[in-house]
Amino acid sequence: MDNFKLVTLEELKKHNKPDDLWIAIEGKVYNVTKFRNEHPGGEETLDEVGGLNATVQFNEVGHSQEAKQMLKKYYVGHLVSGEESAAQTAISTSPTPSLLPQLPETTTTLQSEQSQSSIVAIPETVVTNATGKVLAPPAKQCCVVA
Ligand code: HEM
Repeated sequence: MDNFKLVTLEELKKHNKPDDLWIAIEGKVYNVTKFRNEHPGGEETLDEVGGLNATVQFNEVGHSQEAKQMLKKYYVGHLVSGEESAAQTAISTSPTPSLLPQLPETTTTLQSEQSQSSIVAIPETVVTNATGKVLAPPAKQCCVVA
């Protein structure tokens, strides 16, 4: 997609006036400013959901396939939730271009934090069957559980 854009809920909310009207339908954001005058369902119906997620309202009407096709024309970008947009901000303001170089640090922290509690002590017992045959040798202390 050439003009792929992520739109936060915060940004969507700003476009709630008749001369600057965006709505979200099924996770996609549409700029219906120019379309509102042409909307067969009326301008007011679109004004009422300006700056909002109008998925329910759009679907309740049972819009035709033609109407759904028309959506493409007004596509602005994808709606992102608060968490995703926060992640976006983190990436864009980070001095490193990607999160990957930070991963080892995170992993080390996690291991050292959990190392005390995640060592599993297994009793040193020999597993035998009914005839006394050794099925498994005694287990040593082991394993840091991830
Ligand atoms: C970009 C978004 C939208 C487009 C492209 C669109 C398009 C259309 C079209 C083409 C029709 C004629 C009937 C049909 O073909 O289904 C229609 C009717 C209608 N639309 Fe929309 N619509 C949009 C958003 C909305 C929203 C968000 C609402 C509600 C809040 C809404 C409410 C209605 C209503 C009430 C009708 C009249 C239905 C009738 O008279 O049977 N529309 N719309």
